Amino acid sequence: MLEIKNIYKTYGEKVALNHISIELEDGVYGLLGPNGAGKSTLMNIITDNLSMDEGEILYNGNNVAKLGKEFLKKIGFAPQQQGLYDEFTGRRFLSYMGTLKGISKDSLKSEIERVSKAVNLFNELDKKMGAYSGGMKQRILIAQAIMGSPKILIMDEPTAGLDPKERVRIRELLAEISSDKIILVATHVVSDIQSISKEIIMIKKGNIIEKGTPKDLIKRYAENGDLEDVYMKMFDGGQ
Ligand SMILES: Nc1ncnc2c1ncn2[C@@H]1O[C@H](COP(=O)(O)OP(=O)(O)OP(=O)(O)O)[C@@H](O)[C@H]1O
Repeated sequence: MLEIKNIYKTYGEKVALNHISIELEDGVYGLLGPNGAGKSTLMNIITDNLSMDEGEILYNGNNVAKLGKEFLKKIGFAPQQQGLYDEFTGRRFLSYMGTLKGISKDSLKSEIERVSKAVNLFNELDKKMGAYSGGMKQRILIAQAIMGSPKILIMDEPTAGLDPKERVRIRELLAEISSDKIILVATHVVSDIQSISKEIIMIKKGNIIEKGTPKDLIKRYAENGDLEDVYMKMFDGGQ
């Protein structure tokens, strides 16, 4: 279990996370909130890419700050698209990321084949990533995140820029691998997570304003509607 306890994070005067606590067990959790809610900040803190002002994170009861690398090895992270390695081929990128994750040379080839097939990029691995479309870049980020089958998968808007068919593929992939791992997916696209999440966490201006199963939230906030209606209600028409 991953326990996020009382995390407080500021950027100068701006409070990005206001004493947030959540507990995550195996399964998919949808982190839903409008732009600027604090989703990326939370994910960057969990993955140790950003420090927090206050709070702590426990993994199976142990403080992750003390676990250090041992904890980070258990995490796969697909950040929001950023400066990728344009000169690398997809294969070289996955090989590089796999090596960083400590995957042995012997298993690297089969692991690259497995993850690239899972995101439908197996036949594109020898192209340079600079020539990849936005959707392909997104998919190779997902592929590197699932390398080594991490116990915790953190995904920041994994389906951004993907066409409907690819969105479904990624959704199905997450559902399929979620039985033995914690998966936290940040998005503002409700339909991406409605059917696969065991719990939805709603975040607004750095505060968790509601959480529950999709079914429960719909019952409480939008009877006869869907999660999209709940979202509109909670976030005042989107924001
Ligand atoms: N490096 C930074 N310096 C100053 N303010 C920041 C910085 N990063 C984020 N913020 C602010 O902190 C708040 C939370 O931002 P964050 O990126 O975590 O939100 P988000 O929910 O991921 O948004 P989006 O859906 O647009 O990605 C926002 O008000 C944002 O402007």
